[in-house]
Amino acid sequence: MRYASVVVDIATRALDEPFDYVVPEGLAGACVVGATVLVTFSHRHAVGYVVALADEAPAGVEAGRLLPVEAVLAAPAFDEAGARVALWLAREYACPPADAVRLFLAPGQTVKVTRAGEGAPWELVCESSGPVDERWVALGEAAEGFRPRANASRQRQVIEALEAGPMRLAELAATAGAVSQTVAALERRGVVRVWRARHVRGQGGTSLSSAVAARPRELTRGQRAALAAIDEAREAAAGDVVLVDGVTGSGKTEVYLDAIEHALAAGRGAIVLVPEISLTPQTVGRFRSRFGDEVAVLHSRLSAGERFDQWDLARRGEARVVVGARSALFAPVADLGLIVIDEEHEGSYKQDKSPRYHAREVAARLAAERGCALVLGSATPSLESLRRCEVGSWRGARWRRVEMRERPGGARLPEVRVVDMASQFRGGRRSVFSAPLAEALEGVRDRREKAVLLLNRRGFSNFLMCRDCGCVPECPHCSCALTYHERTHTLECHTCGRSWPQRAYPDPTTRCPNCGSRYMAAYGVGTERVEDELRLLLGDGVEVIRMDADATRRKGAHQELLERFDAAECAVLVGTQMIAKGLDFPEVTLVGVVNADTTLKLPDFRAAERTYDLLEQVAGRAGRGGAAGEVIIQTYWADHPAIQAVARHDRDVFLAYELEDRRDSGYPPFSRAANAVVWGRDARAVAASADELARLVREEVGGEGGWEVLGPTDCVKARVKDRVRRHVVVKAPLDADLGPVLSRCAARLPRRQGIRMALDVDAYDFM
Ligand SMILES: Nc1ncnc2c1ncn2[C@@H]1O[C@H](COP(=O)(O)OP(=O)(O)OP(=O)(O)O)[C@@H](O)[C@H]1O
Ligand SMILES: [Zn+2]
Repeated sequence: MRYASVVVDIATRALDEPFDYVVPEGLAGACVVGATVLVTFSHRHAVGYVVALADEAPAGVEAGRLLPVEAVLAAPAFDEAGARVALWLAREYACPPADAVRLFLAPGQTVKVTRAGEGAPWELVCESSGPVDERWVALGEAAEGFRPRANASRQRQVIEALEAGPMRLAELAATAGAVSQTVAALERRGVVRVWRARHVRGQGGTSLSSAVAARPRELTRGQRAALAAIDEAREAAAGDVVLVDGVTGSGKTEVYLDAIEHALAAGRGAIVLVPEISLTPQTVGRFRSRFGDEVAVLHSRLSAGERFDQWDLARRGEARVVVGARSALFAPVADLGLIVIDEEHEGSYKQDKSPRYHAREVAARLAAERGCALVLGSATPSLESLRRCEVGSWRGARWRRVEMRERPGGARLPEVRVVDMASQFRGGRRSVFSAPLAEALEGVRDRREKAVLLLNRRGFSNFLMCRDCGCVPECPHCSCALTYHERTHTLECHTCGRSWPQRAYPDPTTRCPNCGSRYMAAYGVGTERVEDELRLLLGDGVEVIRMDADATRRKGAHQELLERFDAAECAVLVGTQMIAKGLDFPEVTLVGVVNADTTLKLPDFRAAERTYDLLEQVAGRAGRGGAAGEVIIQTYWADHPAIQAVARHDRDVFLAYELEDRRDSGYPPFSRAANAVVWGRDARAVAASADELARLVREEVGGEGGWEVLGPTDCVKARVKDRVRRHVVVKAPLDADLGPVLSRCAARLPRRQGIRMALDVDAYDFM
């Protein structure tokens, strides 16, 4: 007899352990680890996932009382190591095991058991985006001597079309009309051949010149050292980590490419994670140009069908390199030798909904389980990774940092100039652009070069403020300032999406909702305003391309905008955070930062780190080719260490200040921090739950060294969509079992109707 350990997928229950079932003889072949199965759980049908098998009945259980696995619903999506990582992830991030296991399933394949209502029968619903077959047609053996009859014009059309080569039936129908009967008739006589071929969705191309990775003639010294360290870590097969700490443009991508090549040569596959936002055709193109069809790509802008096809390429072993966003980590790559996380400092590697895992931490665990190497790359590594490398190890694996301080081929890091906007204002300048930035932009125009302008949008820019009473209109449903959109004259809530018509001063209809003053004026700047001012400054001869959330909403828009920038003779790319990373355009000689400090003021212990990362990254877009680059940073906070560090390309200026602060206040990288948020419509019930949670955690860890429970307090976003929000922040020592402690406390909390709770372990968002 075989026994299966099954994670039961029931959303409404906190089931934190797998359950045991008997595997009937008939299912022994299909019921393997990773398979989706149908089981009975407390008198109802439920879907589950097999996470382990055993030949012995589990200890302490009477084998005769175990229920059988009833059916196998889907082929295995993960192996034993994957199952172990999923169960670890559930513990570590205090989430239900089913949430963790679902990460590993085939994209778009959801199987659930539901019923229409109380008393109705249970039904099995399988939504899966399976593979798509396509029919192809070509001329057959009998085509040579075949002459269609004079009145058979359809036949003639089909044969003529196929003379150019095989075609998909759908394509043929698009050119020759309804052809299926004609094709069937011709097939019977052997004039044409029809066959099915698997069509793989999601393989778009690009014209971007920089989307190919020409192999450099020689690696730099730094690149060689990094490559050697990675090879060594891969051969050690123990989950060792190499942090490639390379300045912007130092050729980190080239290191990844070569390291993957070595892994492939040794018969091992690779997973490469890049931030969603930089999953541009440029990045993907560089991998495709080196590894061709060995590459599968996974990200959220693909349709479910496209994602399935790409995932399935990996499962079938046809693609041994998977490039993708966070979730690509769970792709079924066989014989994994290498996991690469590019821009490892990026906050987007932390998932902001359950399971709230961090890709770096899960990757480290996967690497240890699979015996492969983890490569982290960044010009601005996270303080966590820097710290672990300094210590030399973390959770039993070796952590090692390799520096790449130079750009290849004599390209220099750009000169950085910091412009104090307060003194610009005192000098009478009212434009979005300081005098030095305006001058530099004109220079780019006159020399027919390219520039990138960053608008630091996160934060409190672009709102209306009454100059008389200081009132800032807020969303009545969410406690956040409304964003002013100049083109549409609307105030919009970026939390709930509501909007209101409103005109800003000097429009005569303007009124402050609080005091009635006419001086409700726009404060801060938006991308649209910068775009307008740029056109005014530079005239017609310069192409201005705006890239922000609005301009890139449509599928493929991101790529089109980059292709336009690439093809232009002289252009300025204006954008938000999304332009800061990964772009490699050698013709860019100027980078301007319109407002550097908006992110410094966010109430978050990582605010300075994020600002430093963003500025250093965007500065790195300049001077990547032969011509020298220049960076101009406009700020009201010129002496802040984050800005000074960028100005001098010296991270230590920032680190010295920041690390002292973090150590004093007991924040990461010296401790762990979790955020537990409670929300609901009923403020009193929310307060009661939050109080209770804080009390339970204090009871459990009170008095233990290094633990600290802060709050509960109102969240910064104290109200979202009419729900009030309170939170408890828990700090714990680095080696603490933070996730399990929080799950235990949460499980003991009395249920209150309409009250929800989110546990965020190693949180990145404390708002
Ligand atoms: N050894 C080399 N010799 C010459 N050119 C190289 C070499 N290595 C990389 N390059 C080129 O240098 C440029 C920058 O490399 P790459 O984009 O890999 O840098 P990066 O470190 O990933 O940059 P960023 O962190 O700014 O994204 C690319 O155009 C790349 O083709
Ligand atoms: Zn709102």
